[in-house]
Amino acid sequence: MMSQMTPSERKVRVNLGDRSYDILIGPGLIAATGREIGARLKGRRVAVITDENVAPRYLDPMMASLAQSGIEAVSLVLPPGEKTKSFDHLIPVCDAILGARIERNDAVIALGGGVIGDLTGFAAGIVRRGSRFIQVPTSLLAQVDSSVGGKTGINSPHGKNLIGVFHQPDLVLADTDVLDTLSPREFRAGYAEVAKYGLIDKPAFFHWLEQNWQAVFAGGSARIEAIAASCQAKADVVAADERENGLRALLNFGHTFGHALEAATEYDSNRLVHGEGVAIGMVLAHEFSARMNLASPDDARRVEAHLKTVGLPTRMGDIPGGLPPAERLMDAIAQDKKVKGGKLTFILTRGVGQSFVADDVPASEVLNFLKEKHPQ
Ligand SMILES: NC(=O)c1ccc[n+]([C@@H]2O[C@H](COP(=O)([O-])OP(=O)(O)OC[C@H]3O[C@@H](n4cnc5c(N)ncnc54)[C@H](O)[C@@H]3O)[C@@H](O)[C@H]2O)c1
Ligand SMILES: O=C(O)C(=O)C[C@@H](O)[C@H](O)[C@H](O)COP(=O)(O)O
Ligand SMILES: [Zn+2]
Repeated sequence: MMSQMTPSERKVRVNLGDRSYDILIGPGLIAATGREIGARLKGRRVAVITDENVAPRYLDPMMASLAQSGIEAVSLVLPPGEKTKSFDHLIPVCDAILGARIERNDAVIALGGGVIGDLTGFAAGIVRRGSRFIQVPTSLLAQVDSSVGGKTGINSPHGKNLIGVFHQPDLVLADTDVLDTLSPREFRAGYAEVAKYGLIDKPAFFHWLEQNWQAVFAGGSARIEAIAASCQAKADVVAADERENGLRALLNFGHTFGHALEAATEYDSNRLVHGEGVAIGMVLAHEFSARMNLASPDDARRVEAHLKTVGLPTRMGDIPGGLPPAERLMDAIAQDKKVKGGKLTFILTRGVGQSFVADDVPASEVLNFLKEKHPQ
């Protein structure tokens, strides 16, 4: 039986030839996991990887749905938080998949936020040199960004996501009901990546968010529309440049600064989560662009005002617990995956919705800028 879409459900296709896949977005999809997977998967066995916040709420309904469709499942529950994206946790995930004898026609399911999705996707990408992988994203950030596009991996003390592989999922099931149990802080963090799509190249979407963000936060159709628009924006970029040879780097808007801040706070989710780093990073990218006379400071003020209005941090000084000096932030920036021949690549902007890839950004300019913006 193929997928039966309800009127409130949306479908976005990621077009990647014989690795194309659907993103289903809407209410009640966890209870339909067995039906949706059963219709697409040859194998009848899955390993579900999740975390301690998600498991008590959504693991049983997923396991029941799988059982109903005759799919055998094992599960592994990991601690929540960014520190879980590490070698220490990769090992038990690989062991759980292998221990359950998941074959290439079976599947590995990530049930959780971006941390579980990135870690599980990496394990699926390397076990048996590539196993089928299904994303069931449960945070806003994972539904609008991390579950789509096949970037998987773990962090290193040297920097964010430095160890990983591209491994596309076979299906993404984004159950929008589960966002009701997400903390307000984590919802806001995911919203930063939603706003990112507007800032990259969709000024009308950013304007719509400025007008409608309260409805997006409240839930209902505006939220589903924002998730679907975000997935469509990402799907288009990924289809055009899967391996980040050019255009895809735009999805990194705000991330060079944001990732450096995450590394500087030692991936401590109590101090800074990814979406918060991206929010601060996007304001810094606008301010740096203005400093380089590429954009008006009014755009930086407009972006900061909106992110502040929804309750996101926008300044390095908003991060609790202090930061290492600007030189240390530059060390993390030098490890960014976009660096080529030692030269920094940044996503800069000419204004809201007018971002572009800038190769060869002078490190000395970035350092001086960071010293100016540094809270100490
Ligand atoms: N692969 C990509 O393309 C990509 C894109 C963006 C971000 N990322 C990565 O994603 C990670 C951030 O993802 P995240 O913001 O989802 O963080 P996360 O996975 O840590 O989830 C946030 C918190 O919310 C909890 N949670 C998740 N769903 C819940 C629910 N429905 N109800 C209650 N609690 C819930 C989690 O347990 C966690 O404590 C970062 O590591 C970032 O680098 C990857
Ligand atoms: O999918 C992408 O491409 C992105 O850049 C999306 C980002 O939101 C995401 O945080 C990604 O993991 C960052 O990529 P990285 O290559 O800088 O690790
Ligand atoms: Zn991101």
